[in-house]
Amino acid sequence: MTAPRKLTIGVLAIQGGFIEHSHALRQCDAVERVVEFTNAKEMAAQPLDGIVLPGGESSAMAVLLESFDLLEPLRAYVRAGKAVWGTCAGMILLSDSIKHAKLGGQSLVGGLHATTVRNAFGRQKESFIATLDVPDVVLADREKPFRAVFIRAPIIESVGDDVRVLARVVRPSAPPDAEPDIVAVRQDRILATSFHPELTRDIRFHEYFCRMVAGEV
Ligand SMILES: NC(=O)CC[C@H](N)C(=O)O
Repeated sequence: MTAPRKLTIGVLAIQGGFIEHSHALRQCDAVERVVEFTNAKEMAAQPLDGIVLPGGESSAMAVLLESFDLLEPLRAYVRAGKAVWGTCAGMILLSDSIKHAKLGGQSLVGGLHATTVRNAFGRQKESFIATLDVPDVVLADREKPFRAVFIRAPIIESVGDDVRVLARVVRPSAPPDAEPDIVAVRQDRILATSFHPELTRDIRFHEYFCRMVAGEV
């Protein structure tokens, strides 16, 4: 049996939590190399098996993506069906439509058939940690709870028929009869999470992304 090919994963490194993503990816057995890129030339310097768009501030990232000529290359990458994972601000960037955009609007990469609501849980101080039920994702150490960090996080309000919901959460302050909100989805080769798996010492979501990139899930 031949060993599975090792992956080269790109991480958008213009703003936000890219260092933490790179660190988590480097711990994944399937990853050969992590390439942090800040412009189109760096992004194109070697073939990237998958790309991570980190959390941060989506409106700031949108401005920087335009000034660093990255918006079109990223749109083309997603359109080509290559693997991409957006966390928090990255999930906002990947969405086809958003609510509560910055005044005057903000550019999106798009591709994910979803409407995403920015800052849906309130302000920074309403950030929280919750245990998620993600049986499709967490294949190792199944009995270990998956703890997710939500920082001024978005939620997905509605999804297209081709989008699979991977996780929902009930916000801590929600009334007892509240419907859980969608916080992780998968659409073909697009993965989006409104929380931050790079901030906990648990790489199981990163391992899932690697399996998605490798075409195993
Ligand atoms: N932690 C995050 O990525 C927060 C996202 C931020 N509220 C935004 O709109 O971009």
